Amino acid sequence: QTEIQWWHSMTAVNNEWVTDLARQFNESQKEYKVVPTFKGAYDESMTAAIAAFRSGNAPHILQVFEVGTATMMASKGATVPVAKVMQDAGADFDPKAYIPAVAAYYTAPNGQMLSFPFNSSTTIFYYNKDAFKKAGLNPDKAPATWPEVFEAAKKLKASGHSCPMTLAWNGWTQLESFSAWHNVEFATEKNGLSANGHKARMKINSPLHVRHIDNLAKAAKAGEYLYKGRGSAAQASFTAGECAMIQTSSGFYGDVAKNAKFAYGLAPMPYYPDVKGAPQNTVIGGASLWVMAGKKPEEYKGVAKFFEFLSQTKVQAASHQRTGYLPITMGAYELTDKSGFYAKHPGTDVAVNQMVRKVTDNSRGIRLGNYVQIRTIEDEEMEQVWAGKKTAKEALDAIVSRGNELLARFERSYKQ
Ligand SMILES: O=P(O)(O)OC[C@H](O)CO
Repeated sequence: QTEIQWWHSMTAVNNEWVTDLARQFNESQKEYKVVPTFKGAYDESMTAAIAAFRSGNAPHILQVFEVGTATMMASKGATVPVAKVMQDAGADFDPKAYIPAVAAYYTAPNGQMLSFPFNSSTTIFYYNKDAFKKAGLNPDKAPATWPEVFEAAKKLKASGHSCPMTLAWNGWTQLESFSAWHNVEFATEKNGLSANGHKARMKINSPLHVRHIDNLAKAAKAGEYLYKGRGSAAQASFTAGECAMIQTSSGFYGDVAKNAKFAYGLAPMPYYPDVKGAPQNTVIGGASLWVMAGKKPEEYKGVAKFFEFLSQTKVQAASHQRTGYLPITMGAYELTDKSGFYAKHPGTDVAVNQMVRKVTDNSRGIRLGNYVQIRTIEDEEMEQVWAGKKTAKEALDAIVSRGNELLARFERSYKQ
């Protein structure tokens, strides 16, 4: 039996999900065995894999968050394009089956799909209906705009709720998705997606960005927004019932469905109603699967077989329903719809509806070099704002100048 190592970053219910996928594949045939291993959070597993690649111990498959995509694309020689892996193995694989926003994100300017779309997500809004009821808010109507969110937070606070609102993945939900949703530029060169994407520079200190981060700073000061840490850290405070509203990944749904001991609602991201063109669409997050270089032909065949298994519409539909990650193909969406899943679980189609809209250059997606490090800068600077040590404008200006230094470094080292 040929072993295929798969490094990933899935925890809790999503960890059970990837373990099940590997088990189902292993039981479906005898030649290959996929071995999933949790290697820490997304940024940690990526760093671990780069180090392992240098010492010749990389896994065959690496799950990389969207943030690392431009860096992986530029690491020619460290990875094998998924299109090539599938073609060499004569595998049944149609990149066109994928939702365009998903496929385009993982495709090189020359049209070759570089990584395998796996757990694509987008940002959505979750709220605790029981807490809303207690605060005299309509539990069946989520706040649709930012002014309504701040108003709801005030009422929750007045009703004695200790944490009206929290936010996970601050850079992703409040800067990246926020920009696309309001159809404002996040970075030049079509947010890094143009053929000259390596020349992109950040633009997130616009008046709208400043106004929004300033509003959040005021809510933080009033105890209406509580910062709960980087990445997905804030999510646990929602499922525990501590925080009544959260903005985070659609891939948090499986956790909420299993662990929330209260009535909850899923709703679209809020927007500023005075911004022309809002709401636009949200961008993809989550991760894709990269195939690492330097492995044996037989092993690549196994990788292709596993990806063929994952490409089945029924497998994709089941994954989407279980986790809340997007149905990455139209087929998986249609199968889910036909099964009555969306009707039975209201709100589970919010993520899809936010994504399948006509995109603009501001909303197609965000793909920047050295972005793993830039996300950390965003966290550092916004933490200064939540702590009252910097104004929104100072922090956003600092993100732009510090981020642009890293983007300039990426541009200098970039090889076509
Ligand atoms: O929680 P995930 O897997 O949807 O990932 C969230 C963000 O996209 C990570 O950058």
